Amino acid sequence: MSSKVIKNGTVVTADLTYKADVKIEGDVIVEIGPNLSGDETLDATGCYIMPGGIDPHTHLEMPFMGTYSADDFESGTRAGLAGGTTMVVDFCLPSPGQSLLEALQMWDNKSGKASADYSFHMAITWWDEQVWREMDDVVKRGITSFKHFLAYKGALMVNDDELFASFGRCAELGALPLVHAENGDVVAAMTAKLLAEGNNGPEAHAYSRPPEVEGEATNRAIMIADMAGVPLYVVHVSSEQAHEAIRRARQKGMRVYGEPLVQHLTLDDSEYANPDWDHAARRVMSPPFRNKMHQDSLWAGLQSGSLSVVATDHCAFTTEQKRNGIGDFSKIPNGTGGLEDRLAVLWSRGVNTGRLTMNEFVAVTSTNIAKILNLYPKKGAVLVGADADLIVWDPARKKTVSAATQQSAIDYNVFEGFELTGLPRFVLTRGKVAVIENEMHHEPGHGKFVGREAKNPVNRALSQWKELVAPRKVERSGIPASGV
Ligand SMILES: NC(=O)NCCC(=O)O
Ligand SMILES: [Zn+2]
Ligand SMILES: [Zn+2]
Repeated sequence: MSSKVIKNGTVVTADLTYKADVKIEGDVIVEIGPNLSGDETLDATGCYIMPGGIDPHTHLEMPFMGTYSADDFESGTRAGLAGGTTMVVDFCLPSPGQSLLEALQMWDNKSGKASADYSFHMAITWWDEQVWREMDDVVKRGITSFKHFLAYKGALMVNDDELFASFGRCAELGALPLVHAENGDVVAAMTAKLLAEGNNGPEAHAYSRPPEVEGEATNRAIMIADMAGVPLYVVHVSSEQAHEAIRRARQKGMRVYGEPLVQHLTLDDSEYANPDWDHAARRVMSPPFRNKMHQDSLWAGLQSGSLSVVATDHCAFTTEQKRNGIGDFSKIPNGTGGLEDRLAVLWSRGVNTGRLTMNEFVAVTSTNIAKILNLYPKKGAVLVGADADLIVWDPARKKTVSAATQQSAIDYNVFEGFELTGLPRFVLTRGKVAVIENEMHHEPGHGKFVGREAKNPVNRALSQWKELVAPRKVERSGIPASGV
């Protein structure tokens, strides 16, 4: 088997920084140490060798709000690789009433053209005994996380009784529930009021979803997860209110993971005041962008560990698709891109500013995600035996973000004009060099589905504790006769 050696670089992992060469044979890392040699050499002089990015939250070719997100598994994974993301975890989204297994078949069909590895979360968009039963089959197929929407009333939203039942089922199966935490009832009422008052522009999308809507739903989901005895992963945490609920829960020992997006960390709500309708509509997503106070809170969460990972929620729509909402902001397809730029934007705004260390950067873009989703150390690690999903990161390489040069299929970029320092020199997906600076050498179909085991250590510990403190009937003798 031919080998490759990445030479002269510095290995940066979630906990260590050290000089070493990394040798790869086939799909995996076979040796790490000084003076290694192999059939092919990749020069990493001046660079950091890091685990490839994992984006735990993407929506590729997803049917949503009357259309399909524009990046599919081909363009989406290509965009990811260009920026150093070597794995995505996408959402399989059954339409309400649809069998989970049937939806999974549809997602399997779409993902064949992926150039990088991928896994799936399953969304619970409706509830009955069939869903309860099929969740077990889904787990047996290696999909061990289930997403619940508390928003999108009348479409994807589930109620509290359904949430509690599904969380309980996750606990039984050793699976991880995820939650989109916004109070869908309140959003629907505020949306109707804003529209009735003539507030129909994209800026009203943000008014319809204030931080309180997110704080309430986050707290509710956390409490319900605690009662069900499962850990909880809160997607796209955008506000101090949601972060506060997560922080408080974690201080009490609850296993709650918060996922801010790179967009919420670096773009704020002034975008919605732009006089250009297209500019504002392109940035409509849920939750919406917030002000600087919320951004500071999210950065602080990553620094202190109360927030665990950084994702993109990549759900890209073209300008044409966004224009479905002219005259009614509630019809603008919700979602933004970010997959291609997540690492470089987070590095430039996080590591280059001193907000994050390099090791924290690796933790929140890769290793923590792999651990929470039970992919570690196959993914998220620079270790012998791990998949050779690697980035050779050049901290001196620069670019200005521009839609004109991006891989993503859409016609704009929400980070347009960002000056970035720190970009990949090489990106490897299971040992294959897919990117050399601006050149793409990816191969559609190279990406493989990565199944995940249920019952990770946190699930096991929680079930053990729940069993220990389960309600038990007190057996009594000599009970007085009733009515005496
Ligand atoms: N976030 C968003 O606006 N669109 C994607 C779907 C979702 O995650 O809610
Ligand atoms: Zn969501
Ligand atoms: Zn999403």
